[in-house]
Amino acid sequence: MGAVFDLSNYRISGHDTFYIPNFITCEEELYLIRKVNETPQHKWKKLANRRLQIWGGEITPKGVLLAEPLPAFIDNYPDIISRIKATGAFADSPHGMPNHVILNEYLPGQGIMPHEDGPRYHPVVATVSLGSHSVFNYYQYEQEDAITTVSRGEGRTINMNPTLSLLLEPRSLVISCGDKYTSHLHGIQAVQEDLISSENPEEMLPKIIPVRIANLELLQDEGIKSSIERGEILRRSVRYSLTCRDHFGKAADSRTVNRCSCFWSGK
Ligand SMILES: O=C(O)CCC(=O)C(=O)O
Ligand SMILES: [Fe+2]
Repeated sequence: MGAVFDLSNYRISGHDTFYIPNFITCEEELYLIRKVNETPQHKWKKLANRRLQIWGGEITPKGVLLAEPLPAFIDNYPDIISRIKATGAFADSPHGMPNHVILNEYLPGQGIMPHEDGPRYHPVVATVSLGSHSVFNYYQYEQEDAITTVSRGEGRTINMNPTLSLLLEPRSLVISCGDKYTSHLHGIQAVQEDLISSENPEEMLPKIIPVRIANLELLQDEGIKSSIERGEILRRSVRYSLTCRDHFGKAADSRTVNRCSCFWSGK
């Protein structure tokens, strides 16, 4: 990545989302995967449908970060954190860069339900993908009138038709901010394979419905690009994601998120 980084070259037009292919090199990717696999078993947290590790400190039930240094393999070599800082995406965040990383592991067929990352963090998330592609979806809540919302209490219905889908290539960085952080949900379907809609949809196999992605033009992986052009199914392998955010440190004030403007707004 050069000294001056112009994030506007990577914007998904009309959205508070940026997609940067080849954010890290193949050598860095292999090194990171090796380091992740060398981590002692007890560092993994097992969830129903994936495993994860938390770097930068645990967050208490009250939302307080018990801060710890990030591992050298994302802070030093490769210098993922300073590279993310150089994008400018965290210019307005409390620490000016991510201080907290959740590493997720997805086996083929595993995903993550639509969710929000919540008010404990400055409302920007930058995610590096390692090992496999995936399809990342943004969702919105169903529109409900005020009376229905009050009578339903906290529960809100999610419209499961994604408003935006991106293909995340291995080694890429995706940044979500603005309304993509504060009013959308995001998730990954628990599937083993993806069919991506190309420029020639009439040539597609009828077996599964192709997904329209908004970053087709930004893709760089030759293997992935030629498979999409030929209408071939992309099979997922093991993927690791490094979700990098800036935690406020103390318990979040619910007004904090509303006060924060997206670094991108008005630029
Ligand atoms: O794996 C991903 O790309 C998304 C993970 C995520 O949304 C999260 O950890 O909150
Ligand atoms: Fe998330």
